[in-house]
Amino acid sequence: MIDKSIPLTDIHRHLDGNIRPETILALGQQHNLELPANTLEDLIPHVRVLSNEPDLVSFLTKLDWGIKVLADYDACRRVAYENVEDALNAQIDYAELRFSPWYMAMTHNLNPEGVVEAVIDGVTAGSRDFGVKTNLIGIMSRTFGQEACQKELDACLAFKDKLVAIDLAGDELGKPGELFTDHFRQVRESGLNVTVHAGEAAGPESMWQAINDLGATRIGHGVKAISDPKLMDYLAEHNIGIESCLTSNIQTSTFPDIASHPLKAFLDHGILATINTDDPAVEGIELPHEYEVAAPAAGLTPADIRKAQENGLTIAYLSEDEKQQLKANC
Ligand SMILES: O=c1[nH]cnc2c1ncn2[C@@H]1O[C@H](CO)[C@@H](O)[C@H]1O
Ligand SMILES: [Zn+2]
Repeated sequence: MIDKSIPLTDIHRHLDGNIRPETILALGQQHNLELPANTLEDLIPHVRVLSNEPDLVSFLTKLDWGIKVLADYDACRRVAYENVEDALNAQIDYAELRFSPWYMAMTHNLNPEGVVEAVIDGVTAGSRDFGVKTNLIGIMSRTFGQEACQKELDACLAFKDKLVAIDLAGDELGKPGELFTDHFRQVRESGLNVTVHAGEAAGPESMWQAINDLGATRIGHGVKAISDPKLMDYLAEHNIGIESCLTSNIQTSTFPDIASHPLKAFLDHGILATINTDDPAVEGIELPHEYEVAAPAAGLTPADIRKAQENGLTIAYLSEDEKQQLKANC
């Protein structure tokens, strides 16, 4: 259960993996774009995972229609704004919303810098109107290679004062972290925090690389740590946070069933592991489902769930003052 007396955070939430199907239809009509369906009911199977996908890359194709309707900067602003309303509806007090400017820009040849600006605009307006505290994380989509990642990194760094971190997401097996060491050198020089999707499709070596070579202080998913006792110890000793996303890990076939998910083992080991959504609209879930259905199914006790909720604030990219303020507002 969600503990209402402490702030509820979602610190692993893709803004461009959470575009409402209704908005996909509306933007498609507005911009005269061809969609695979013209009604909500017929569109849903194209934009939502209805049965588990065989692997991560198949799962990720479900995000594609959402970004194909981003025909201009207003569309980017709209989905950013709606994301904050969705966070409010999910009872979230603080959200770190992440997005890939290149991915959002590529279908309609938008300028990635313009996309970053539009997303900042939309999220700022949403935070003001819906009263949810937010921060933004820029993503490099490794799937599109080193050059595209450099372009979106440049776009993010042009607005570095409006971001709290940079992430690496996409095809972890096809595009290993070794390809991005120079990108993350630039990130560290900029003063931004580093979180990396690692140990999701690839093994624990990908997490070691993210920590030692890229400078990650948090890891997205990180489920493969369960097969490396030294890494489990290291994560706990060095306060490397784990951003767990239970339903996502089942839908990508990272784990065959929720009962075998390692989140409980991470918490038992003293690792700062947390409960998050990933791509709520694509998964067809929201954060309360992860707390109330997925976490108990993964074997977490009410005390474990509370600890995971506390960890969310502990590892959030916020100052101590901001954390205290969120606590005081609960
Ligand atoms: O679960 C995930 N694992 C890895 N990459 C992801 C996941 N969800 C979304 N993206 C990736 O993040 C970018 C959009 O924010 C895209 O590159 C998308 O493929
Ligand atoms: Zn993710």
